[in-house]
Amino acid sequence: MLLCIDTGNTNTVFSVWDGERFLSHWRIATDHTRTADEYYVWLETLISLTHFELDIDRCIISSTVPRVVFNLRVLCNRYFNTRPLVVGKPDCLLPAPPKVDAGVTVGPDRIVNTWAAHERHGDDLIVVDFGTATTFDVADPTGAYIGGVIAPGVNLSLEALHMGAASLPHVDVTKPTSTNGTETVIGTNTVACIQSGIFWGYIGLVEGIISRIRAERGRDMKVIATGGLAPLFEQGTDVFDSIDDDLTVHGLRLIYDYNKEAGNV
Ligand SMILES: Nc1ncnc2c1ncn2[C@@H]1O[C@H](COP(=O)(O)OP(=O)(O)O)[C@@H](O)[C@H]1O
Ligand SMILES: CC(C)(COP(=O)(O)O)[C@@H](O)C(=O)NCCC(=O)O
Ligand SMILES: [K+]
Repeated sequence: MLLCIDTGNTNTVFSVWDGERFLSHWRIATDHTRTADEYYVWLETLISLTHFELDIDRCIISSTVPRVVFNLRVLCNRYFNTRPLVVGKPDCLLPAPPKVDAGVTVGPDRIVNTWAAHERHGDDLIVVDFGTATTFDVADPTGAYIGGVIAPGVNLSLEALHMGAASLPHVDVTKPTSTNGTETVIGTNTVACIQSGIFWGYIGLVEGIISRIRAERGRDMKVIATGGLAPLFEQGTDVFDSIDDDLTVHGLRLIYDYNKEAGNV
């Protein structure tokens, strides 16, 4: 079975693919000081709690945090007896290499997202990923990443507001509604004002950027949303064609398959 590891700046997701479906998804806070042994103790406990027979013998990694890759490689070598593929490294083949400025690196999560969206949802797409950063990844009809947009993430923005303004508390993001359940924009207390600014502010950001990308490309494009906050924001807009929670790990297993078919693993 294939272990897909998706490290974002906030969380790392481990998912096990049995060739037909994902049997499990486990999430741990991203921490570059975590050792291979620590990962394994945690994973082993979760593996022992599932009712599936999990037999991991292949691994693929995407990490937006370069420093964690060393310990994840050790984990795969030592405990699963396999050399992992690492997206973005030269020994991992890409079905559609990014078409960007020469010599620049693209976040591996963005390459993986665009390929997954292309394979699962069709041609000409925009992926919106509500992670630590809110990213927009544009895929051309071949599934290649051709560029995009990086905006501060929702939780980072909330944190920055709290840090920079003495009288503003830390609040959680939610859709602003009045006591009778109707949508509201005008907050009548500080928390409600912040929640409105973040929720409707991000809706405006997402809708505005998508319409500008479509205009620049001169065509209609499907929009696929992913990341933990995608279902929340879907409640405020009809701009998303689909929500695909597991988009990144699907991209990892698809890229692994591509390398297998090419005889690279
Ligand atoms: N269902 C959720 N509800 C509220 N916040 C969430 C949810 N899922 C993720 N988050 C928050 O969204 C941010 C991004 O999370 P995640 O998608 O794991 O980011 P990354 O992939 O960059 O590590 C984090 O601050 C996380 O706490
Ligand atoms: C934009 C990102 C910070 C998003 O990371 P995430 O929110 O998933 O943790 C990451 O993809 C990254 O560090 N990219 C490198 C620069 C680029 O993609 O152009
Ligand atoms: K991500």
